[in-house]
Amino acid sequence: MAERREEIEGKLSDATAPSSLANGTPKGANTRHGDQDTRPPQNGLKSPQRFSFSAEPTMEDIRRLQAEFTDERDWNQFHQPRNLLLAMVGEVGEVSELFQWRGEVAEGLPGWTEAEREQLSHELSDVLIYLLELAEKCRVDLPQAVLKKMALNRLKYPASKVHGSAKKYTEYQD
Ligand SMILES: Nc1ccn([C@H]2C[C@H](O)[C@@H](COP(=O)(O)OP(=O)(O)OP(=O)(O)O)O2)c(=O)n1
Repeated sequence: MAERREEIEGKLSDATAPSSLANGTPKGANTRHGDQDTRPPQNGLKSPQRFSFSAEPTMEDIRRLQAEFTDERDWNQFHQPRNLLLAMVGEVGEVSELFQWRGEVAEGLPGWTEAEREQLSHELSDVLIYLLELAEKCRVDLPQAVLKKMALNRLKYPASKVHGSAKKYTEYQD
């Protein structure tokens, strides 16, 4: 598995920019929060209405706001990488609690109350806040790192090869 990973990472430098980014701007970034995306689904399925995020705040905006929040409270003494990791995992647990015992939940969360949706938005935000601060404290430039990792993912899982299959890349024979 390690050899396969090295082979893929070797090809990474050849990876082209993702098709959804032009001049570094995500497709649909100028749409308003909650706008429907009228692009045809890329997975061939009848897709439920697509959803897009607001363009702001950026990851860097959130990193900076959280750094200010932490500085103002003299909390950097507590916000070392391991503590941030544990805090993030705790918040992931809080997200999980909202889903537990419900069985499968469909996209768009039909049947969820407004209060439950609001709670979910809080818990997901907590996860993101701690994730971004963890990345900062570990000196990972997350916006760039995520682009690189997605390029790697495209190499590992060429659409032509894996379309419609959820097998792990190590299970494919070339
Ligand atoms: N030492 C801390 C405590 C809190 N926060 C910030 C980041 C999170 O976004 C949020 C977490 O706050 P809580 O620990 O109070 O957790 P919840 O908001 O999830 O509250 P509860 O556990 O009651 O659901 O506050 C932080 O940065 N550092």
